[in-house]
Amino acid sequence: MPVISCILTEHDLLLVLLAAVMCAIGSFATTRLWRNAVAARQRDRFHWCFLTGVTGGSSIWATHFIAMLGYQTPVPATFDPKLTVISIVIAILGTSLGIALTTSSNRLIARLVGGATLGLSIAAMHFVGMFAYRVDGIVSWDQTYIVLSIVASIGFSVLATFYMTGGRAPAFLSRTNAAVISLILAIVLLHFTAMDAFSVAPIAGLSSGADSGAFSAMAMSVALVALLIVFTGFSSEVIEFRNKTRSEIDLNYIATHDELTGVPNRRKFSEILADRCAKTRDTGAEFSLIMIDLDRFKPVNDTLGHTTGDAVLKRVANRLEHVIRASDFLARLGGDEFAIIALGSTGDRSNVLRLCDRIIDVLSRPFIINGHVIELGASLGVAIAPAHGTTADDLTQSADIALYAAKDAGRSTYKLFETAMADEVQLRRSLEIDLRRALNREEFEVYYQPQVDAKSGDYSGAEALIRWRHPQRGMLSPVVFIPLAEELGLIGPIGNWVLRQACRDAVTWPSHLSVAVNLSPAQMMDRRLPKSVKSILNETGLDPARLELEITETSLIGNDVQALAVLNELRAMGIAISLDDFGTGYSSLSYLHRFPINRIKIDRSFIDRIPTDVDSAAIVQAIAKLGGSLGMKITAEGIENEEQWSFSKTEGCDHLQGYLFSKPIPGSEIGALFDTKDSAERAA
Ligand SMILES: Nc1nc2c(ncn2[C@@H]2O[C@H](COP(=O)(O)O[C@H]3[C@@H](O)[C@H](n4cnc5c(=O)[nH]c(N)nc54)O[C@@H]3COP(=O)(O)O)[C@@H](O)[C@H]2O)c(=O)[nH]1
Repeated sequence: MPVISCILTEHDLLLVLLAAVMCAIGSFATTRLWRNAVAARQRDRFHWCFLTGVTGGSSIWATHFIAMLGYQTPVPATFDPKLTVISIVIAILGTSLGIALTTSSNRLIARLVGGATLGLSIAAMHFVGMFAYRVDGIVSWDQTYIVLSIVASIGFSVLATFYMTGGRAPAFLSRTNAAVISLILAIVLLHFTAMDAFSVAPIAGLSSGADSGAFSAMAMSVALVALLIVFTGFSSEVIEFRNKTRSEIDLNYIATHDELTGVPNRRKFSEILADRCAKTRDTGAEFSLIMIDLDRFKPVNDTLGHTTGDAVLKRVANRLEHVIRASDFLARLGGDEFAIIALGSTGDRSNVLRLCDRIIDVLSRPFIINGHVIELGASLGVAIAPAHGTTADDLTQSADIALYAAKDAGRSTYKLFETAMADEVQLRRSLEIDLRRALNREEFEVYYQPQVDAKSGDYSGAEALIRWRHPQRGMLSPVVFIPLAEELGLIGPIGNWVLRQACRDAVTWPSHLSVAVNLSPAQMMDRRLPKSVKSILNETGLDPARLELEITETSLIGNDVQALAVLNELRAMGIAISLDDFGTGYSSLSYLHRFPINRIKIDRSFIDRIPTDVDSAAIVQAIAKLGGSLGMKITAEGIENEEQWSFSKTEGCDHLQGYLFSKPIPGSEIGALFDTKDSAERAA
């Protein structure tokens, strides 16, 4: 109460109001800067403490000085310039020191000492300022109010420190606002309680009253300068806040978006999916998850390079963005995997299936990049919540299973999840795991199918054909595991193993017999292939002229430059190249012309239908003639009877291969077979 009566009866209320505004703005700006000082890294902390000290000290001093100017003394009053300057220095240095102490450590003692230093510096500034206040009268001090004012200043400064350094504020206030109020109370209570301690009695005969007009002008000037300082400090805080907000937005964007394509990334996808699943659990609302995997993307990356691969991925993302609806969510999960959370499909599954059709359509259209025409395609797996899962994990698993099924179904297609698919996928997954270990566990074997001279019927060599002796599933055909090995990137080591084993076996055969080894398209894309082949030949001692490598047209499509370089190197080493399964693919005549091919193998699907099927017979005739005129050898595959042998021989095929002569047999048996001189006799 004495404080309020001191304000009302002994002060110019207008200047008290100005001091109050100064105090509020100054405390607000100080706490914001103080917050930055607390949060700053070590190297920036000094600067934030200094800025807080200058802003806080100036506003504390200005509040005091303006209020002093508003004090209505009955006697003439002036200010001692030296002590006035010292009081402002105390305010700034004391506040800076106090703030620095509060930010120096998390320990309670640091906060107590820092808060007390701040409170003491407010008090010291005030009393030095009071000594600077020179009055022509009799001054007396009340010690109780002096002590009370200092206790109030220290107490509320410590409380402000408590809130600024993480202390819990009352429920209706933020910590910073609680600190603002505490700081205001520290300054105001100190000033007006200390003013209650101060009284001055006029000396009879001296003129009474200070020059209130001059004091008001001084108060305005001080307020202006102090506000400028406070706003300078506050501006720094605003700039810092904006920069921080901007970088937080940038960081958030970077963290949730794919750098290459600009669409949301896996992290964002997981968030949105979890959110949608939670809503579905609450409301039962239906939505679909579409997993997209590009077909034939790896060869693009391997053959045309990562820059082209990246350009393709950007175009894919762009096409997908155009095909989805505004309510759908597209993300790139990594590599060539994309996902769509189709929210717009609620209630009608045909909507999502139509969307899948559109996706397959747009991704099947060629991409023209740097003059290359790239044909991809996509496999899609669809799962619908809540029917196929209500958690992100379950739904993703269902969509993945459907995706596997789509790939197995021949790609460029989509599959909607069905429960039965899960068993197939389980089977495939366990096969994948086993395949990764099969090489180390020596579970592969090479079988050989002999090839014979069409005219003489003598053996001319054999084709190496891999088998997998699976510990639980028995002997597995390459049809089952070679595509899987290609997909898992295991074909390189497996192919090398077959080649090494075939060369080792072939050196033990009579020297006029050759060995043919299949190369998968993925092996052909490996620039290191000629080097590996050379090293295997050196290691096994097989004459390169006895080795034939069988490739398919698939190895050449879209891989012209690389394939030509690899084939030329192999040919230069003396190795023969044969084009397998001819007639089933593009059967492009330009391949025969452009690539160094020694032999064409006519696919057994044509041989199978001769001589009865006129068209197949015509195809065999045409291929044999064409190959012959290009100086190539011709092998007819899949000879199962005498008519097929006779027809193929008549049409000009040089060599024959098929069950009529022998099925593929283990390496341990082929040597004995070669000892049999007349294969025709055996066949008969
Ligand atoms: N990249 C690699 N591919 C390989 C390797 N080993 C085999 N393969 C490829 O797997 C496919 C299936 O091979 P396989 O089950 O061994 O079948 C071969 C023969 O058994 C079969 N054949 C031969 N003659 C007949 C016949 O008269 N009738 C009949 N029904 N089938 C017959 O043909 C397959 C040989 O085909 P090809 O290679 O086209 O000459 C197959 O595509 C193999 O290429 C490997 O190590 N790497």
